[in-house]
Amino acid sequence: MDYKNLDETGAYAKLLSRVPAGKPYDIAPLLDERRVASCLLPMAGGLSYSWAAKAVNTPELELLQALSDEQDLIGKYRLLLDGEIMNPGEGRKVLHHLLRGQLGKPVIYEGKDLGEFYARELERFSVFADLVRNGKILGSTGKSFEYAVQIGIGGSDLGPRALYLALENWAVAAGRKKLSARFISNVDPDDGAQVAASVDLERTLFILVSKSGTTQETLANELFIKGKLKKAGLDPSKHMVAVTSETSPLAHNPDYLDSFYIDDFIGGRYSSTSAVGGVILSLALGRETFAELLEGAHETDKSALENDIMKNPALLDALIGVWERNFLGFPSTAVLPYSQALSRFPAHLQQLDMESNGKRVNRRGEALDYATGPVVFGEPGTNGQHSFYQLLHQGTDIVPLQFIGFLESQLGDDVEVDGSVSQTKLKANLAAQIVAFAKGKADPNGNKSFPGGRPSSLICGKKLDPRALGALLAHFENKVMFQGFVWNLNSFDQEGVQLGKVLTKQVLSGQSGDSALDAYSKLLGIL
Ligand SMILES: O=P(O)(O)OC[C@H]1O[C@](O)(CO)[C@@H](O)[C@@H]1O
Repeated sequence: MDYKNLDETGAYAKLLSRVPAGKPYDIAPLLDERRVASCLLPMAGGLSYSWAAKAVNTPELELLQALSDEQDLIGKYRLLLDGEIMNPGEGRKVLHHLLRGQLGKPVIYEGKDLGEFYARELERFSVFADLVRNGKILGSTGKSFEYAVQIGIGGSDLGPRALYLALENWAVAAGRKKLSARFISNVDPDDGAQVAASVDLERTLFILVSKSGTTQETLANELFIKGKLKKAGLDPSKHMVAVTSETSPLAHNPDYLDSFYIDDFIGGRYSSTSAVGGVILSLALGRETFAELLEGAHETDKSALENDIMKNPALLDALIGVWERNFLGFPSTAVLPYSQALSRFPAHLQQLDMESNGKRVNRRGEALDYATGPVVFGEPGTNGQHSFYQLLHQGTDIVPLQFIGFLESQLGDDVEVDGSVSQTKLKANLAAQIVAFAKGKADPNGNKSFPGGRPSSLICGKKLDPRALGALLAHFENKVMFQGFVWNLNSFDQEGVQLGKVLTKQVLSGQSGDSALDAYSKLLGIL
């Protein structure tokens, strides 16, 4: 396989020549009824992807297709599916797609079929979840479990938390919610203390999640919670399961009620569809809920194999993102779900994108001369409208926007005020924002004028259900993967998190050897 930097491709110079000189790409004249109807791609899970309000047109799209072909993005995706080493920094395969179904060759590692291994673990934790939900597995005082609390951080927290919140109401409406989930992530002791105080420990099952089994925050929180369980007269080994990799120090420990496994080929931020997300979702919302989520993700993974960018929403989204980042020069992007259930989804995408593509060297470690992953942030609408949208509408930076919306609410519990129900108001706000951002509004008073030309995409569906959520999750995973391929990055390691960890250890050992570190330690009352 040929791995080229973006600026070594033939399409790169041609795309540069498409950038309007000295003025923004004006999208206002583009956006009409015909364009909204035609710039729409069906996605898996009953979703669709609208790119009508993007600053891109046929000539750029043809060049983006050429870029995709030249970088062989689909070929690289196929290699990944077939179990090639796609994380060269750590010499690892990248197998999160295999968690939701087989699309490539069987992946055999050290004599083990990894597809079978993941399926076996899925079945094991699904059965476990059934037994807990049916009251067949009880706590140490013989009471059934009502709470599931995940202890983990980063990928062992953000994705699972975002998915749980996204489906909690849906599962209530579907009669599938049995346990309430909580999450402890921060090493800030107030996090663990607050969560512990909000549950009935006798009826709580803790899920300790750490792929590496060495993460400082998670291990500290484990001991914190075990101390609380013991103090309450409970046996921690009957109140805690582990999710980790088989090679981690946490593996095969009889002190846990049970243990479920992933391996080094499932990256933390890509682990939501493994036991990392599956155990808590299956416990709280039922195994069928998690199975439907996996189906939505698998369907998306399949659609991402299509070469034609006009038939592959994740690929198109990725390439438009590259056009915006490298050619139009936009440094950030906002994820704006018009769905309160997706309140933590932007935080998950932040890790997914920024930990994957926040890199300044290529996969061979050579410095790059072009921009890579954007800064990602976001909040649900309409809340964000009353917060940072001011800058988005009238600030000096153009921030491409990724809207998400649904026709129906999850609970269907609504109120009519001034002639419309709240769900309709929510959607009206969404439609209004897309057009306001794209077209703006001229006004002789500069303070009141809106420049427009602020591009956005929209992913929409009927209702946020497990299948739609799985499709949404996998869409962004695949988008980030394709962008990493375009930029010639290794999207699957995260060396940038290491230095801080090393210095923290030095501070805690009292041997920093650095006067600035000592000074800050004194300021913070450590020394
Ligand atoms: O699951 P673990 O091994 O505890 O890691 C948690 C998180 O820490 C990181 O390694 C970053 O520090 C993330 O990539 C990962 O998701």
